Amino acid sequence: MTSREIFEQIKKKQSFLCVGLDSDVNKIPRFLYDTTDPVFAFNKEIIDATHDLTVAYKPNLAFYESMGVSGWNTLEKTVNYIRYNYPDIFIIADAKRGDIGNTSNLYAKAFFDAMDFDAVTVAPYMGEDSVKPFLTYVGKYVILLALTSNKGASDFQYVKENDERLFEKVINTSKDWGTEENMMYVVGATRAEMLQDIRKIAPKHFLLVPGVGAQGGSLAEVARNGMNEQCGLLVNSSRGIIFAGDGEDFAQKARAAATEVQQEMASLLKEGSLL
Ligand SMILES: O=c1ccn([C@@H]2O[C@H](COP(=O)(O)O)[C@@H](O)[C@H]2O)c(=O)[nH]1
Repeated sequence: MTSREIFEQIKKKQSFLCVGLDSDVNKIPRFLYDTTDPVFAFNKEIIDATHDLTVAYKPNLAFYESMGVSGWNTLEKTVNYIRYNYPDIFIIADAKRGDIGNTSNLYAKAFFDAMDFDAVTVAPYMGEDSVKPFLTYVGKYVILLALTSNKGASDFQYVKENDERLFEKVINTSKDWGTEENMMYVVGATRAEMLQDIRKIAPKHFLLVPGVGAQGGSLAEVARNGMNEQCGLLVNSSRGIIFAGDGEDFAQKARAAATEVQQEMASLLKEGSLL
């Protein structure tokens, strides 16, 4: 998928929402336990209830890997379900991978060949040869961790050398490894005040921004500091949407929560003159 196609979806849906499918088996409604694959049944209902409000889905691998082989099957069924029913939606594997070259090669094959993801999150710590194998797939994206939303981000990511903070060095160095058509960056919504600095280094890249909803980041602050001429933002909310309700009407509750975010996004897109 090209960045232009993502932007077309954003305009069509008046939304730059990414719904995080962090479908914790211990948190899904109990009545789904009667089905053969409870997490898939949950995902399917969430997807059907939110597909017109979101431009991306982001299953976080931890919630699937923790269930062993059955979790991988659920993940694959979820990706295939989205691809078959809603082919315009961007699908992100939040896997935070990256290893020596030959190993990264096989991680890339796992997410882009064996499974039909559009993007995978990658940790930058091991450098260029750990990231490059993911960039050889046309139409697929690496989403490199730059400035994360968690408290521990300050342990390393703000460390300064020669007037450059580590997260800035990550973006400055890595942006030459690929292009805006195969790389994006993760920037936490809880770090929205840093987005203007980040836009000076990466004005055109799409940014995946987790941290609104349950982590308390401000959507308006993210949009006002980080939006570019193609919007350039995919703002993720997981728990705030998928666990908005826990009864039989959980999918309607998720839809209501997603609608609230989408409505705010529509206003912010208008404010940025993108609609
Ligand atoms: O810096 C980061 C990088 C990734 N995440 C992931 O995003 C979602 C956030 O979930 P919420 O329930 O909306 O808080 C989750 O999968 C994280 O692992 C992040 O939060 N921050």
